[in-house]
Amino acid sequence: MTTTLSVVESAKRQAAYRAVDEHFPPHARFVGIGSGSTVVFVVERIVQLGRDTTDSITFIPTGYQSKELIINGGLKLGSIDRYTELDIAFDGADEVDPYLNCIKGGGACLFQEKLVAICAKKFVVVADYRKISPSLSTHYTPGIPIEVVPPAANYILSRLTTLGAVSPVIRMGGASKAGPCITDNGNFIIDAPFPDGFIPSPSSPLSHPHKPLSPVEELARALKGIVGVVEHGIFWNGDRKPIIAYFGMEDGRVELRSHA
Ligand SMILES: O=C(CO)[C@H](O)[C@H](O)COP(=O)(O)O
Repeated sequence: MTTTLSVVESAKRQAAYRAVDEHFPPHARFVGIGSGSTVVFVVERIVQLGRDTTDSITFIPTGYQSKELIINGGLKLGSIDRYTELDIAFDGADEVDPYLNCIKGGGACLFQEKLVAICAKKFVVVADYRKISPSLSTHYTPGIPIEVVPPAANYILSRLTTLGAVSPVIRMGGASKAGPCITDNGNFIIDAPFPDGFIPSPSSPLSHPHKPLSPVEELARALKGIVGVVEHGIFWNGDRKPIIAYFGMEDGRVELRSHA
């Protein structure tokens, strides 16, 4: 049976296939698999590599969805609490700025996604053209996802407002869940819009004491400093941003952005 993919789905697939084709390590032992709809095509491509390639590899998920993808693809499942040195991790993104700072967490998996990304030697992002952004937090309108310990949620909402967030909210679980969305770690997600965005500039080398912080860096550090914040969805130089991002475009091309 043939299926016709929409332009967006086809863009996701193009990006994912090319990223796997160009970055899947020939002798990989541990590979991180992110979350979301684009990563589905990453796993599809990895499965196509064949069992001769994949049987010797352990795949590390970033949450329930990617665990199911790995199992359903017939791949060997591992866990980040057991294996912390990965050859590579592939993941999607909600927004990517020109310096490859990303917003992630639209699927509420940001904590485990960040953990897997920082444990990987290489972190590769796959996305469609809608994720390309001149300034973080301007394209992905729900705002920056932040995983929080539930009893601290109201305190954190008020702290976010003082940091400039406009009407941050606790994410709800949707039609089939009364009340908040609960993460794979038993926490809440707060979505914090900063609609003016963050003028991109290269993050300062972390060892450089005199260079002023970039706006992205400043916010990332401030969020991390709030009691009750488990992790935020800004992936930047201070924890992990991708070495390269693959964007499937509307016209079928794939655009690459990598670190300068
Ligand atoms: O961060 C994520 C989940 O927490 C996803 O990677 C992000 O939301 C992108 O998803 P998609 O590939 O469906 O656009």
